[in-house]
Amino acid sequence: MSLIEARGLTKSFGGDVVLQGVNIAIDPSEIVTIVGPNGSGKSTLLRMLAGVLKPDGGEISHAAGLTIGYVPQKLELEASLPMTVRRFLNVPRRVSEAAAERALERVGVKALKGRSLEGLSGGQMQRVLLARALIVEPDVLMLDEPTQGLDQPGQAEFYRLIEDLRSELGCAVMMVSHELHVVMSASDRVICLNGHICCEGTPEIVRNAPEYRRLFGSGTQGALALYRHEHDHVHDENCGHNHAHDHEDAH
Ligand SMILES: Nc1ncnc2c1ncn2[C@@H]1O[C@H](COP(=O)(O)OP(=O)(O)OP(=O)(O)O)[C@@H](O)[C@H]1O
Repeated sequence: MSLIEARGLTKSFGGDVVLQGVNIAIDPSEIVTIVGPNGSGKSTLLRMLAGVLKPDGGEISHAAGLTIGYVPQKLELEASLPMTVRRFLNVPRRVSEAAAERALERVGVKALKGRSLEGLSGGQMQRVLLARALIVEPDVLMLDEPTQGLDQPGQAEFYRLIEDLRSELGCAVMMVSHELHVVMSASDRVICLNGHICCEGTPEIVRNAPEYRRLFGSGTQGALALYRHEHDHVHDENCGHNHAHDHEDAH
């Protein structure tokens, strides 16, 4: 059974239709990535599936007792409110010391516990946001452009962490991203959105879909070549998914 199932979702803002007729389901333990041009409704869809925004039409059902960890696109913090990482983990709900430490440790930033949020680098901040989303032990982790502003090695490292967390916790992951080459290689399924679902399937299927190529083909030649190269080889049976998919190779 799917963890989240949505049918016929529609959403408009001020008379402009942003999403129409969207059917989507998320199954346990899968990594699903939503790609699409700016303004194509990706964040809106994610927020509706996470339950923080109401659709105008259609239905969304969550599996009984479903927990969702949501990492927003960016954090709106009051500049006048300095806060340590530890205190931030108490928002919106107070968490035990043990739970806070476990979450920070899982994403490799336990040492930042006493640091002020303001002084964190982009990559550190993303990990703290991720740690906060993990506190609920989510069945589904939802991430909205989680690597915005990170350099390429930083992005690749972050997506590897996401894959490790999926293996370790068994949670499904749904994310929105613009880093096509990195994110597609880390995904089980890709959904290409542009007000409606243009195409979806394995990264390989989406990469070859004319709808996808129309939207991204010309702008991402390098990225697509990089991605295609990475999946030209047959994976060794004994090879886990811990290896990087993001390096360029001279073959
Ligand atoms: N709360 C809102 N009020 C008014 N318009 C909104 C609101 N949220 C989203 N929109 C509009 O809906 C459209 C889709 O926005 P959304 O953020 O979902 O797109 P996106 O695909 O995530 O874009 P991007 O890649 O730029 O982040 C945009 O035109 C945006 O201006």
